[in-house]
Amino acid sequence: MSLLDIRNVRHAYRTKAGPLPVLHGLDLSVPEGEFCAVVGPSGCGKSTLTRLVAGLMRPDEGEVWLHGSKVTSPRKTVGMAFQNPVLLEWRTILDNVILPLEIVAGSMPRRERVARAEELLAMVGLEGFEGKRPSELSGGMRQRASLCRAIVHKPDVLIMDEPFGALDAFTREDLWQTMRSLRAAEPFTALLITHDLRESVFLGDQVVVLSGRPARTQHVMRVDLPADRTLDVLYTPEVGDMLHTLRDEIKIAQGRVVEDA
Ligand SMILES: Nc1ncnc2c1ncn2[C@@H]1O[C@H](COP(=O)(O)OP(=O)(O)OP(=O)(O)O)[C@@H](O)[C@H]1O
Repeated sequence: MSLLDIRNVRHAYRTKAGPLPVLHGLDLSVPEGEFCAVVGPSGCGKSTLTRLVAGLMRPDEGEVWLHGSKVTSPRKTVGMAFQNPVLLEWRTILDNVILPLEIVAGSMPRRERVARAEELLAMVGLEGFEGKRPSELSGGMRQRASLCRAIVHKPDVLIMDEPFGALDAFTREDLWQTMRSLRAAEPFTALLITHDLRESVFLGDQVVVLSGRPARTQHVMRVDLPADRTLDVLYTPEVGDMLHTLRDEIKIAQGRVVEDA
């Protein structure tokens, strides 16, 4: 069994206008230590998928398994990062990163929590900024701090919903590289929701394409590129072909291409 297993999940939201089917036959499997990127058309149900994995909602049908147990309620052992880093302004950067440890590792001495947070902040290039307030940092730096906070307690899985979506292109590419070096230093299992196909290939071990709503797993692509890849890999013919395939899959997902009968 993989670390994260989603089996034939179906879900519909109850709305005033009647049920709105959002997921219909979603399957996804992420082995321990792997990075899974999920792409799909706007509004297809990607954020709903993150809520299911975090245990914030239960599917109508199907199962979500995390680390050998069925997810039926909110999990503390999940790390989350969103487009908006939501750091607490009244806490320093260091104390923001420490926050999950206060919740899940209450008995850990403060000096150990500080050491752990400092180690992560140094890994993402934020050494010297530990005592700053969130508003004193740039958007990219805030997102780096938010990634540290999401993994400080060594969660079973790191769930990210468009974490780089609000950043400019250069900062975004910097963060992709930070993400890869963070993973090399401290392996974790991750589920990334993104609209950016290059990002999905650069960061992913697999890219899952969801169909239009109600979303099902339409295509799974393995990304067999070197673990120590640099941004240059995005300009190779191999990655060009992968991006081509993904673009075609997204077109199908958007329903723009009618497949031959
Ligand atoms: N709590 C809710 N109640 C009713 N409908 C909802 C609820 N949450 C989401 N939806 C609807 O379900 C559909 C899927 O939403 P979701 O946010 O999962 O999609 P998404 O793929 O993440 O979207 P985007 O790509 O735009 O971020 C959308 O049509 C949305 O309006």
